[in-house]
Amino acid sequence: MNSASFPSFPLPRGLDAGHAAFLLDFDGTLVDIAPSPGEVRVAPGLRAALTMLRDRCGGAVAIVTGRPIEQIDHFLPGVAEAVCGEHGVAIRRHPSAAIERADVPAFPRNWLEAAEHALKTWPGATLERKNAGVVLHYRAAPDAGAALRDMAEDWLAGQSIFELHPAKMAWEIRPAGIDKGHAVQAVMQQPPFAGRRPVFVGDDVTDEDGIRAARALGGAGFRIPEDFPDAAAFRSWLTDLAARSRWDG
Ligand SMILES: O=P(O)(O)OC[C@H]1O[C@H](O[C@H]2O[C@H](CO)[C@@H](O)[C@H](O)[C@H]2O)[C@H](O)[C@@H](O)[C@@H]1O
Repeated sequence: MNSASFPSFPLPRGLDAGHAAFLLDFDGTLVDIAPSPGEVRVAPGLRAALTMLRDRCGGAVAIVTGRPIEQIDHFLPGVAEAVCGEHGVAIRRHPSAAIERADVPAFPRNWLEAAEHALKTWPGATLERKNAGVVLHYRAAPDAGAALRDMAEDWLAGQSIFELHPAKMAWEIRPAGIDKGHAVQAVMQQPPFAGRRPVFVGDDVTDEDGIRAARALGGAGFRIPEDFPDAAAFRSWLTDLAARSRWDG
């Protein structure tokens, strides 16, 4: 599929390589959803397309993900100028810059122990630990979804330090006040992003904050599957865009 397959070229008029910044989600957007987090595959040509886009946009390409930054370095090393990890808990503005980390509370040890214990009763369900929270994955144990949500809601009752967020076949618990909207705002404050109009693309509930923030900053926000049928179609569009001489038609 190429851009001609879409009813209209979705970038707003006037948003060309000299004015745009791209802030892109990873899972479900740059890579297809896989059975487990470690099994995602980077499609042939994606690195080259992102590198070309970055060079054309004066470096203004960022990945804004729920994953830790180190995982993006593993799958797409040296490709994005900036990486926001864990929904914005960690931000690295340049490949060789230090990682800026938000001052967030430690995840309660008793919740961690309870999660590890509970997951033993759901074969296939897994616990992903992050620097500032956890994800309860039930893609391989779909029947566990409701029980894991109930357990997490019990922990969170009566406190406002951590929040529960739905994800794709997963429940994520992370510190309150952390979201991709704040991450977009933070990245857009400094060169080479500052002064450009952000284009955010994502596929999940957590990406809606990034989409809203990009639009509020005068840019554009797109969601899979509403604007692109799937991640492969988005990658195809991105690859085409990176190589196009003009973006206005
Ligand atoms: O913000 P993103 O880059 O979209 O990351 C969101 C979460 O993605 C990962 O989990 C999801 O993708 C896995 C691989 O396709 C899939 O197996 C899982 O079911 C999905 O929930 C990742 O593991 C999380 O840490 C991210 O927050």
